[in-house]
Amino acid sequence: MNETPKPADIVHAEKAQLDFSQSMSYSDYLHLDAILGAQQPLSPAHDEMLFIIQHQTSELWMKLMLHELRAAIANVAQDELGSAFKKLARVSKIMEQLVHAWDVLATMTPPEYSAIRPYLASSSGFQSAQYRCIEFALGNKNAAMLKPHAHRPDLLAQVQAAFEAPSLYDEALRLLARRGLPVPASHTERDWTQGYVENDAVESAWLTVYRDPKRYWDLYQLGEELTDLEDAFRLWRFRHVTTVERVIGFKRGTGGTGGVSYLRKMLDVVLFPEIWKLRTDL
Ligand code: HEM
Ligand SMILES: N[C@@H](CC(=O)c1ccccc1NC=O)C(=O)O
Repeated sequence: MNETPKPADIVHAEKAQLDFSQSMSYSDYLHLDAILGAQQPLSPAHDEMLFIIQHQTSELWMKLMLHELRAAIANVAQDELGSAFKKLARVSKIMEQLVHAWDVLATMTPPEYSAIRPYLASSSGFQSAQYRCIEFALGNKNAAMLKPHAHRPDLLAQVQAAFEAPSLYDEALRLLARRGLPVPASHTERDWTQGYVENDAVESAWLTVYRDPKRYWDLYQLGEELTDLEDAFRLWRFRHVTTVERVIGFKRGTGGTGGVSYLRKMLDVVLFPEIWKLRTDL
């Protein structure tokens, strides 16, 4: 009669390696001691672990997003669109992952958060250097946002580099120009630290692409990848403001802003304006 093997027998039969005293293990490779040792609640509140892990995992996903985004920008600058598309699709999926992550945080009620909030003092997501690099890489430039990093020269240098570099959209427009589409010089050579200014000629260039997708297939695909990305980013901003309203209402933020009123203003940011406008004019 066949007896179901015990779990211990399966492990032995499979000859799984069980001794890691002389070789690299899972935890060694992933530096889990550093990662799993980095949750250090300041309050006695049960829910602070959720709050910390929610933010730490978000920062890890943002790290990957930036890694992909920087490489995608370089790909677009070098006319390597196939490689750029692969990375941009991944960035959009990460953003969607972060959109769904709000569901976990939204299980925290106002009294649960009130028990943690005094311990946060003046810290706020507003001071996230990686988040600011992402906003800058996507073209939402604002010099004032460098200031919270002045006390950390290492972080400031990273945020400053993203501030001074052309954004993903800037590189997309330079690509359109290289393909012979009439993008004005004001949009292909400019002071990249300045916020993006919407332009009719740029919209016309995108309209040319969208009116003849077969001829401009890769530029058309780029336009749609940019749309996916901004769409996902808008959802993230929306879930943030809604989660904040359900947890702290209209209290001022620990970062010093009006809170929900500030986050609502950020909902009006349009990263790739002509890509949206062309849909009306097509
Ligand atoms: C209960 C949870 C949360 C509350 C109450 C909250 C509240 C706020 C508030 C009020 C602001 C405005 C700045 C300020 O004055 O503090 C802000 C900004 C910000 N928060 Fe949150 N937040 C929460 C969760 C998160 C999470 C999970 C993330 C993910 C990393 C995050 C990332 C950010 C970022 C990046 C900003 C700056 C946004 C910008 O400048 O456009 N927040 N948050
Ligand atoms: N700005 C939040 C505090 C906050 O959410 C926060 C504080 C420390 C680390 C991350 C945070 N998350 C996002 O802003 C508040 O006003 O309650």
